[in-house]
Amino acid sequence: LRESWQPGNYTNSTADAQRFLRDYNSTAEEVFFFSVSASWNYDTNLTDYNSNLQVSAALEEQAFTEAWGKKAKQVFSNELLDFEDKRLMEGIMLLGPANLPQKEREEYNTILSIMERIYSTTKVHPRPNISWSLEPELTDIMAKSRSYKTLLYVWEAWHNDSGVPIKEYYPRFVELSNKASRGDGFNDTGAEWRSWFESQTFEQDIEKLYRTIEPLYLNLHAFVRRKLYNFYGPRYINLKGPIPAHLLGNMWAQTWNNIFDMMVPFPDKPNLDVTAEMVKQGYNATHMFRVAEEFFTSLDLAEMPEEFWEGSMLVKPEDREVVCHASAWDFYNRKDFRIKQCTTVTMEQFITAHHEMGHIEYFLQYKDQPVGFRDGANPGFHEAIGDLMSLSVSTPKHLHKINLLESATSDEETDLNFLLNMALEKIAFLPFGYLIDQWRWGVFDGRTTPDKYNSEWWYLRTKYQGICPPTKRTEDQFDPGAKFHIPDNYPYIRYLISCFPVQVEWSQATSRTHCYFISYILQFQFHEKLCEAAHHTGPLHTCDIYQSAEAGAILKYAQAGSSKPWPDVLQEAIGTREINANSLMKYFEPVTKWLQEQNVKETLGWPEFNWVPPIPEGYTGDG
Ligand SMILES: CC(=O)N[C@@H](CC(=O)O)C(=O)NC[C@H](CC1(C(=O)N[C@@H](Cc2ccc(O)cc2)C(=O)O)CCCC1)C(=O)O
Ligand SMILES: [Zn+2]
Repeated sequence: LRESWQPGNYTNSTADAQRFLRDYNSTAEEVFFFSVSASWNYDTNLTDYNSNLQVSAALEEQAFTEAWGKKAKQVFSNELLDFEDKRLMEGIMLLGPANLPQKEREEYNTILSIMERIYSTTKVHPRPNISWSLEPELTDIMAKSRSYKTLLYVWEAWHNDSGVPIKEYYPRFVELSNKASRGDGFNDTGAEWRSWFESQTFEQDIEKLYRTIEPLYLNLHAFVRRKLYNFYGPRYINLKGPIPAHLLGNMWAQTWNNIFDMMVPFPDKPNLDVTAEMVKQGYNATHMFRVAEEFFTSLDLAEMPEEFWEGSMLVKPEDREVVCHASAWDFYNRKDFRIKQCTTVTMEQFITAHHEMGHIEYFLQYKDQPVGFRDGANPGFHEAIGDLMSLSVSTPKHLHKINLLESATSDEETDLNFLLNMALEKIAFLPFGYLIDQWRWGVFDGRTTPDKYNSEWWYLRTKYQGICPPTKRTEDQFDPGAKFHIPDNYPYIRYLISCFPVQVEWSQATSRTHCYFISYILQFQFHEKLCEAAHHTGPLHTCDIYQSAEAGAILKYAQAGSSKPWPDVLQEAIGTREINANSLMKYFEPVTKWLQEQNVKETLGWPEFNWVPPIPEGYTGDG
């Protein structure tokens, strides 16, 4: 560790503890900036050279964490500190991978770098001189193709070519990750992730939330299955069985909005997918982000700093390999904030641009907090901001306001089209968000051993999502590895569990925690409150908070960062301490009823649990 980044000497006094925290904060800004910059350089140029620099920067950051964490544990007893300083000190005392001895630390960082690179550079070769990457080629085919065989080829090739090479690294990664977590007093890494959120009633809360929305999911699933049956026929769709995973418009069947055109309730109403209009109006990546920025500034939130436009990577470069998976970056120097996105001109990407910019807005709100508090009040909040905007941006009313939709007739049938489209995105996602870390928790706590990785994954995928693999999968493959967040060790818990940082044991998340599931619930609670502030009248799903500074004022809660328990922040922001699904159910109420009417004769669920589709005649698996 660089001399200038070493901790000095301190006594166990309140004054020295506060001096320690000030010194930590200014040093951490430099160390984190150095480490994030090395990650950025690697993610935007996947070379051996940049991988080595990224791994050594991660080692430097871990040496920093170790030196200051051990110093804190040696010198300070926390009763001297006020609530906020105690929270900061506890976060500093968590060493994470720095608990590992040097050799194993190097192995840990190297395995992560290799897994990320395998995933991000995997290409599929349908014919000798053609190579397709996940973004944009495979993503576009999964979204647009209606050929059973083409979809099967692309799905199988991606899952084999990206997942299988990662398989050999994952068991060792799990072993090292668990060892690091045990160093901080947790049984395993899954327990560490849950510890940030465990509240006395954590399991029940989540189960309750999920059971609340499950009937809506079952109705959506039955409706979609019937429509796919009408198109692909009884050979490939079993009306009492799970849906083949490659037919839902997304490589992981996690959101289904790309097959909306196969099931539009009222086809003669305006087409709500404005992709064609965006292309016609000459939209490009920068313009998409400028329009997104204008949405935030219309709420009296911050515009993007100049450094954002200078430093971001908004399109996929042609001359090098990059990590295309979209992400928003805080460089911890209170100046540099960037987005990396291989943007293409589609409505889905336009929504993602708002999602990523939502993270930047949050970074900007809390940039003057101590480093240890530069996080979402509850990590689900961080996700909710961006998705919250999409609830307004996606409305026909808003798309009309920004001249992407000819007419904004808000009649019942257009609204139902809109709500079904939103349900295909937001409701379809929930079981996926709910299962990813169930699988990972089983892996971390040893219940799911490497010889069962794939069968356990598909058991959960069928149990929660009601989907099945389109072709036989064995333990020779590793399908979880074909989903970004697994090789990237990106906790999905932001998509899954309520993030209840227990007041006393609150601790700085060593790696960004992600409660997308809860953000999906939370965003509807926020949306209802912001729409009230924006003096919206009428059904919730027609609300657009665009240009409402009063609505934007509620989002100022983000300034607190993670400096106080999220229930307090939630209370201040929207007047309740409880996360509940009522707003979500209210939002979708019209389409829930409509789906129930459509499904009168359908079987809800997939009682023929083990059904799988046949392989098409003449399918050889080589495109
Ligand atoms: C340095 C760093 O890592 N920064 C964090 C942000 C932070 O926490 O500081 C970050 O940028 N994370 C990337 C991640 C990207 C996306 C994602 O992975 N989404 C999930 C699930 C989902 C799907 C639909 C949806 O509407 C919301 C979520 C998936 O695609 O499976 C892909 C496009 C959308 C969000 C993100 O932005 O959450
Ligand atoms: Zn996000």
